[in-house]
Amino acid sequence: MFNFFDYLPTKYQASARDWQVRKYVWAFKDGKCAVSAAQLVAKKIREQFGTSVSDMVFACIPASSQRKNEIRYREFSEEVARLSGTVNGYSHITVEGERLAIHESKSGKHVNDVQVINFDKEFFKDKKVLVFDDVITLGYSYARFACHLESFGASVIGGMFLAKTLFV
Ligand SMILES: O=P(O)(O)OC[C@H]1O[C@@H](O)[C@H](O)[C@@H]1O
Repeated sequence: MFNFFDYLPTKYQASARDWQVRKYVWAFKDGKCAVSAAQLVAKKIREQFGTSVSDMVFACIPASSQRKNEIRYREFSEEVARLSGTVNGYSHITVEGERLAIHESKSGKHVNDVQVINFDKEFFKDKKVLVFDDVITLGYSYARFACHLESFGASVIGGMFLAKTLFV
């Protein structure tokens, strides 16, 4: 498990550095810094796993709707895979419906039942998978996603996150 930045929720007073991270995370969610984030992530993958990654799938936990997922992850995931040598999992996961995207509230985590994530189960069977999400807060999204993948016979080898929420 690895996170690049620490995300300070907006209810806390932020330093200039905290603001920089917040803005970067928000921009990433809007698909505005896919290439720079991909360079960061691919570099870390290479450092951590070397060149033995050609059989490893890079899979992003989908955003709250297919449209947002495309904006956030299509280019990013393609670029991470290209730069790191991993297999791009993007087209093997799709989203139906929309869940409310509440990032900082614990109660918000219950509003999750209108989104359906479709996995290409045959594709993931027997694959090693590195999971990515923009933000990890309590870890529920990661745990749920990893459990799903493993139920199809994949081995989840870890998670990378752009940022980890502080003080939750
Ligand atoms: O499930 P936890 O880790 O609490 O929250 C992470 C989720 O909250 C959102 O900001 C992220 O995009 C991610 O989907």
